[in-house]
Amino acid sequence: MTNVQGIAASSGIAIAKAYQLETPDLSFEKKSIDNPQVEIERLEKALEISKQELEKIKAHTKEQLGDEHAEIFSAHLLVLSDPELINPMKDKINADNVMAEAALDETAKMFIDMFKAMDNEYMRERAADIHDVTQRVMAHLLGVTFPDPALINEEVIVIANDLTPSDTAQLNREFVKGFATDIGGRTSHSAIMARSLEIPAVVGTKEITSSVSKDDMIIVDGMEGIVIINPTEEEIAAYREKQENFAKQKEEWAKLKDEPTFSADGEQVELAANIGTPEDVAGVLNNGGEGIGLYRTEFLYMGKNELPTEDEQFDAYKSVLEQMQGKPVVVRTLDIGGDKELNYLDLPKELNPFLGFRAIRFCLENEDVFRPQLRALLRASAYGNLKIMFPMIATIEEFRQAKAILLDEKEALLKEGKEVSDDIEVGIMVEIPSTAVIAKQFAKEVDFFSVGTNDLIQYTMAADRMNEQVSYLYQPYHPAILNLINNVIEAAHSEDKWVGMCGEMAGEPLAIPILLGLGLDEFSMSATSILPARTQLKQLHKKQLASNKDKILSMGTAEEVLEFVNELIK
Ligand SMILES: C=C(OP(=O)(O)O)C(=O)O
Ligand SMILES: [Mg+2]
Repeated sequence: MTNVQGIAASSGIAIAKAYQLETPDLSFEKKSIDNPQVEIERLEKALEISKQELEKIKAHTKEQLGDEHAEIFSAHLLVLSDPELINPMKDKINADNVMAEAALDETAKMFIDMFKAMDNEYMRERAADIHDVTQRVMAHLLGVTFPDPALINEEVIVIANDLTPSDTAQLNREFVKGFATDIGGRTSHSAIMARSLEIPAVVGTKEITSSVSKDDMIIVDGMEGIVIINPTEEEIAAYREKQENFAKQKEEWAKLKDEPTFSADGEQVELAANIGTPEDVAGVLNNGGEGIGLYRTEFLYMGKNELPTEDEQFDAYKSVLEQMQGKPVVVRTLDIGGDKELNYLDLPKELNPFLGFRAIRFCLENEDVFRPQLRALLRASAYGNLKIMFPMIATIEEFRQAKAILLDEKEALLKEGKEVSDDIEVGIMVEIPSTAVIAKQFAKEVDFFSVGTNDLIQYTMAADRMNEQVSYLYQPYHPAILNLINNVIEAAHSEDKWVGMCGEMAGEPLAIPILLGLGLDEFSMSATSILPARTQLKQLHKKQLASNKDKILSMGTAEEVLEFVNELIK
């Protein structure tokens, strides 16, 4: 038995066999060959098996997640059947007397480099496809296993260095019981996805991929942030009990599902959820969400080969609004960049991507991407209570420019005779310190704020939210952060605007009392945190917490804040 400590990312206990999701070593030693025909046959066989696998994955993905997600595999199948790619490999084997691995590798590299250099987005996307599929063929030539998360058909715990959004899009919730990863923190996307899938997860273990071997038995404790490798019988029994207790606790919480959220002294707040796809809405309603405080639309753009069309987006937004039946839904426009990459846009690699060309900065420069999203949102607004939110706003000019484009599209749609709600609030995320500092000026122009602490903390503390080595500086309770939040809330209220928080801090049991005392109106969190938060809020006295506000804001360290709050809510 070995214990590996990481960061508790998603509550619950999972007990199952390990499934290692990593690209195998595809290096090979070049050898001379005697019989080119044998090499050609090896290549053909590897191509055939790869095609069969891709067909299976495509069918499976279509069934589980719909056509949109399955599309990428159609593109991959086309590549594998393309004589323009395959014939040169065979020619190479014949002409140069090289083994199939070398012919595959050299030909693929040549095409990838050629496509990458083309001044045509479609062609550049093909480079990524060729890379993906030829890796699979290479694995078959070398006789090593290529992991296929979409094909998992037994209960497992996924072990990976990190999970990309497209990895997670392929996972089948029925069989994937938990995650454990080497990198990431509570606010990394793998952690956020785990919470929205309601799968126990531990991230940032640094060493899980090197500690686990094939078929090891694993326990993931998503409350304590521990992974136990090859537990003893006693440990399994103890954790089964913990698992049952957690299930009972969930039943208790569920009793508050249809209740509004009030503090002990009768002050009402809104508990909303963060979602990534329309499929997440069922979990929000099951967990008593009073609204959607953040719909991260990036997932519509990820895990595929091209931009989603206006109609695809419209369908997704309409579906969320309809399912929420008039409850508020805050949709954030595309927040691409930083840790959220889109291969097909082929954006230049940057030294500091988190400080670079991302989110609203990208959208304002690429109106051909931005406008269809705004049109889709405006059209969907007729189906519910939509609020539109712009991400990463650093200046008032950015907000004005984005809003002007929105109004321009609204006017165009009305002229086309389309129905658009005339009651759409337009707000911003507060993730950048400059915006928090001049929130008073912003408050005159925006309809609402939502504080994105995941980024606000990293930018205020100059500590990368993904970097373990500086995670000690990633301090939600640092008085600098609390003062910025307070500034935003006071500024908003002085203009009669509302303030939410959609960073992960909004669902933290120690942050909730502070935020309630500061006057936060809406708390948006992972759906599974809503009922525990409602339970906690019922016991908190807002007025008492508010009377301690100045004291907390004048403290010098996060530690002092935490000590004080712990004492206050005892
Ligand atoms: C909610 C936020 O946005 P994301 O985590 O998607 O960057 C945030 O920064 O707090
Ligand atoms: Mg953010």
